[in-house]
Amino acid sequence: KEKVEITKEQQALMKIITDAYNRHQIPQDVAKKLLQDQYSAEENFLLLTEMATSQVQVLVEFTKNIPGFLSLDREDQIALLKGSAVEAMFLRSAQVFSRKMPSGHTEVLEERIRKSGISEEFITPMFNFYKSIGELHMVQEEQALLTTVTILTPDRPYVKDQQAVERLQETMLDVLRKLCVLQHPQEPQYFARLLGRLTELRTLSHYHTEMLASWRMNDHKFTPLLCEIWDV
Ligand SMILES: O=C(NC1CCCCC1)[C@H](C1CCCCC1)n1c(-c2ccc(-c3ccccc3)s2)nc2ccccc21
Repeated sequence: KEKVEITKEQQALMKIITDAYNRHQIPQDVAKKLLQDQYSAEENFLLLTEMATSQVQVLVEFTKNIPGFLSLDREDQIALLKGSAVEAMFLRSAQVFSRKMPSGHTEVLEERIRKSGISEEFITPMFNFYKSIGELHMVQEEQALLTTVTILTPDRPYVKDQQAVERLQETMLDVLRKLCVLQHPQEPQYFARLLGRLTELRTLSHYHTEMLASWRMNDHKFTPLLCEIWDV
């Protein structure tokens, strides 16, 4: 049984990324807002576009703290951000949904999201994903590294130097793998389960344009930034 050990450098890397991840949270807590009131489909759509717009802005700030990211080709940095923004949003939504809340709050939040305006067909896969993320009980370091691994996906559209991105992603995957072994010693397959969620995340994110187009209201308005990110 090989002794898994996180090196000093990997420890430092994990701290930089986790601190940045915790620092770059969107200011306003959307779950609290949703728990306070029942909104119309129009109000919910506006809330989503506001949350998503500020989420993209904090994602850009977060990536600046990923060691090596700013050394990548500048156009590749943009391609990685554009290619991972929707996945990062669903991942963050899943983490918001899975947070420990006073009893009964998660059920209310689920109900509010079910009735928010999203069309029925997407609700089940979305909550299946949220619950599968919740079951992992990730520590914050794992959440930060999983988001980083998602951003550093080499095969995003228009990435030119895939090898450079692959090298960075490998570095992060190595730390994440060791962390999983140390955090979940009884579950040797935990790391594999974690990566399996990224496949589910990519599938869910494929639907995002239809999810927006089918939001139960007319005349969907988007910010310029979201037109860029959401291909709408
Ligand atoms: O505000 C939100 N998410 C923030 C995004 C930025 C990061 C923080 C979370 C929305 C709200 C849903 C209800 C109506 C208002 C918006 N939300 C979702 C999404 C469902 C569908 C989503 C989507 C994304 C892209 C394209 C098409 C559809 S996001 N899941 C949540 C789980 C828990 C708390 C909020 C959650």
